[in-house]
Amino acid sequence: MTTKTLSQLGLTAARDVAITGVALDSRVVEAGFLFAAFAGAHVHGANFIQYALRQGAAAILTDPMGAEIAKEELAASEAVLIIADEPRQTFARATSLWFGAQPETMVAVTGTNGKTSVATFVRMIWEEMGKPAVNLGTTGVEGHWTAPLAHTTPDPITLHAALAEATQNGVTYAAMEASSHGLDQHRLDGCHIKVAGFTNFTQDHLDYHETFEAYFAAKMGLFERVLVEDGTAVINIDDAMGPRVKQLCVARDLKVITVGKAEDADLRILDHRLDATGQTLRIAWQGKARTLRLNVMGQFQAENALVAAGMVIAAAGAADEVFDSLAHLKTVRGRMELAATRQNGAAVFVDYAHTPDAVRSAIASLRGHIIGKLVAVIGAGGDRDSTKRPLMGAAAAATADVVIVTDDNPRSEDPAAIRAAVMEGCPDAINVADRAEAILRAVDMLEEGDALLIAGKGHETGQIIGADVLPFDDVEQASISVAALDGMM
Ligand SMILES: CC(=O)N[C@H]1[C@@H](OP(=O)(O)OP(=O)(O)OC[C@H]2O[C@@H](n3ccc(=O)[nH]c3=O)[C@H](O)[C@@H]2O)O[C@H](CO)[C@@H](O)[C@@H]1O[C@H](C)C(=O)N[C@@H](C)C(=O)N[C@H](CCC(=O)O)C(=O)O
Ligand SMILES: Nc1ncnc2c1ncn2[C@@H]1O[C@H](COP(=O)(O)OP(=O)(O)OP(=O)(O)O)[C@@H](O)[C@H]1O
Ligand SMILES: N[C@H](CCC[C@H](N)C(=O)O)C(=O)O
Ligand SMILES: [Mg+2]
Repeated sequence: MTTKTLSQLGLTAARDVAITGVALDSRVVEAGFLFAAFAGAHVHGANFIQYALRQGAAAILTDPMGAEIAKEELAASEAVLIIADEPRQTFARATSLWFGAQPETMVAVTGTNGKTSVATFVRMIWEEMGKPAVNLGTTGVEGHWTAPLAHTTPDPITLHAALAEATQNGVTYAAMEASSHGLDQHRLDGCHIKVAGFTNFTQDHLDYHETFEAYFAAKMGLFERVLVEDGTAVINIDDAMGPRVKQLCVARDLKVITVGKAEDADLRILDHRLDATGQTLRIAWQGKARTLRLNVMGQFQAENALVAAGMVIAAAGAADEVFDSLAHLKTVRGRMELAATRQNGAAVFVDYAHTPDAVRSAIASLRGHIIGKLVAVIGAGGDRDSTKRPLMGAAAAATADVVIVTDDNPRSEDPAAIRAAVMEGCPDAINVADRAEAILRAVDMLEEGDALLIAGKGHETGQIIGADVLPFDDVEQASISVAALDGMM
């Protein structure tokens, strides 16, 4: 059995005991474990210290409030108590030492939209350059080693277990998504992040963070805290918050690479053309202009691809090789993915737009690729930021010719009420509860030259209704609808 002493995990305690494992849920504690009890969204984990002790925990890590909550049980126990002001950070660092290995080159990206795309593009560029690489986030661990994940930025135990296993399987390069929840809860504070990327900052997750400032502050933890001291920040400077991110990085004396159309951008987009199968870019890097081909749809993917290129260059990639590899980028699963084509040539795309800005940018950028009318199917998730719903509706109404509002993971909420909230922003939209029917009706509207964007679920393969997850896949539904209408079934 593996054991490590508290001091080997960077923890200082009254007694340097050996522990046999780490846990942040009392229900999985075994004899000799370190149990970490945090203040949670629902309850303080210290309420479960009594159970952890009963299961044989050898050490407890908590904050001053947790120590107070469990003072009687702790006083009656032999277990070592470690009190930290920021126990989640202490735990993330200890957990990284417990698992012991992480890929030598790790980069992370944050932003409201584009994290999965950038992390995936970074991995694809590394692969083109012959490196054993993974991306890690919403779509799981992908690349040289694969594993499913339940969260965009998993808790430290899940994260470091995956990083250690990836490393044992030869992975030396990893690109991670840093979600605002993950940053706020210090989930990736044990990672050695050499390069940090910023895509953009718009509305999402106000249910959790409550204010824009708190949401922004959480994201900035990547640059202010997690990124190593001699690290590099790669910043989309065209975003309204880009200059603020840069200022913060300059104040910490970090190296900075700015990306965008702005005249003073280090990696500058000079010109940009969309076409039926992708886009062509004219860029400039260190005074040298060059033309790039991207075989992916969506103008925003050009921004994401360049942030990814900047991140690989910052992580010691040769610029020419990096730019050459961009022509080989493939569609990120569920992001502007061509799902089906009607016999008349009309195209159906599946995209993961689930914020007002993403809905706007996904539909608007499709406009540049097609000549006919644009139909959009949208919906908003239950148990998530409810204030974004009418804004998503309004974004769709402003950019699409026809909007259909349907269900997208209602979870514990009343689906009709969610659709009604979305419809406040697009009163002329068609309201169709059943997602399969919404897709069928949208596909039926498509004439030659038209396109459909099915937004919100991207790569997802389930519809969450109450506590049930029913199988549902937008790409599959698009094909089924096209086949049914074009008589190929
Ligand atoms: C709001 C949120 O992020 N919650 C996460 C958080 O839970 P919490 O600390 O608030 O949990 P709590 O229920 O109050 O319990 C407090 C503590 O008591 C412990 N406990 C609880 C019960 C028990 O019997 N024993 C016990 O020890 C819990 O393990 C926890 O440590 O810590 C838990 C353990 O790490 C996470 O599983 C949980 O994620 C929940 C499931 C979640 O859905 N999170 C989503 C919102 C999320 O993180 N999403 C982001 C963003 C995605 C995006 O960008 O769109 C992501 O990175 O995926
Ligand atoms: N740079 C961008 N600007 C605006 N919208 C974008 C950008 N990148 C992606 N999007 C939109 O956001 C959607 C989600 O993209 P992606 O999955 O890459 O983002 P994410 O930040 O990982 O999302 P999540 O928060 O769910 O992890 C895309 O399908 C697209 O509609
Ligand atoms: N990571 C995002 C994904 C949203 C996807 C959408 N399909 C939904 O369920 O709202 C979230 O959990 O808020
Ligand atoms: Mg993601």
